[in-house]
Amino acid sequence: MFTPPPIARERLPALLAAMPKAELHIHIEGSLEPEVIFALAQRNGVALPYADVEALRRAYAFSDLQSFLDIYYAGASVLLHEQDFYDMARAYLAQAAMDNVAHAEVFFDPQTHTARGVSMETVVRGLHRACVDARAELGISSSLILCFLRHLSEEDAFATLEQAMPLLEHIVGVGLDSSELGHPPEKFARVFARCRQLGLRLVAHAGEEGPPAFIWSALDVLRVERIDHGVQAVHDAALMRRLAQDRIALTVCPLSNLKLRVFPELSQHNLKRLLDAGLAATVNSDDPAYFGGYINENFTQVFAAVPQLTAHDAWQLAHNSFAASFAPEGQRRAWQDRLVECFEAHARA
Ligand code: HPA
Ligand SMILES: [Zn+2]
Repeated sequence: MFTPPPIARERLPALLAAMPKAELHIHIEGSLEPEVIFALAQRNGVALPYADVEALRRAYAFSDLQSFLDIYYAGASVLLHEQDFYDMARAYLAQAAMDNVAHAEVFFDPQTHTARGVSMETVVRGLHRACVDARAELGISSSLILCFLRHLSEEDAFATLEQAMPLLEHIVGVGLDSSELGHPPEKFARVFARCRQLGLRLVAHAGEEGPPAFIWSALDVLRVERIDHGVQAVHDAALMRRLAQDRIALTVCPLSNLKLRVFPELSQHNLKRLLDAGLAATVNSDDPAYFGGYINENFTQVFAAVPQLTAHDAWQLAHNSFAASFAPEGQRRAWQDRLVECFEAHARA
């Protein structure tokens, strides 16, 4: 295993920005900037319950997950045509490439669109075309993860899977998002079992606001390979041992946790504690347009707020992101080599 050379703390921000990384927790609808929401509303003749961009921005004062989701779904209502989905994903991938993201696994919430009469095909074709073009034009690799909305029924999730069947070649896996409290993972046991049979990779949000029991059932009932957020795991010592032993990645989102008041201050974030316990934590942006920053902003702000985080932690987080990605083994190895080269070049400079 590579041990990164010592790098002075003041040089960490440049290293965090420059290091190649994978982003494994980004909701593409959460990348819609307020200006883009208003431009799309105008382009598509959709009325918004906000007078202007400033009024929308002022509404971004969240008290918890649900207060955010209400605004997030309102923002997504401006997306109607394949080109809208293309433009949204292409803009995110351009930003991610600037943050030295080599690979992104992008969540999308089809039920938020199909409920408004937009077809699954419109959504997936637009997103997929953006992934293809971004690869050719920017060199960034990406894949799509379809998320089921957990506040809806399992029957609705099955209907959504049925609509996605002709498009599965463009989808690497499925996830579970939206309101966590009151909607435990086991509500979706049958649909996740079916997705597994279909060869889809499995992830789920668990332990963002919900209890450690939800992380246990995501692992043991849904049989997911990664946990999205998972920061509540620290309240269960046996769960911490399980996550460490099985190298289950946690896709942690520091600025999201701050804005949704999972932690009162970024300085109290438990990222360092997760790493020190041997968990395969990663850093991600969740909904960057709503939470105040893309992936590099998440890295730089959490490292600034938690002085115990070191260059070794930076390398570990980026290493974990590639190791936990669903990209082919040879590709993951090539990214890990680039990561090592980046650290060696920074140590020499
Ligand atoms: O952070 C989140 N949690 C749950 N659902 C979501 N949908 C978008 N972002 C989130
Ligand atoms: Zn999320």
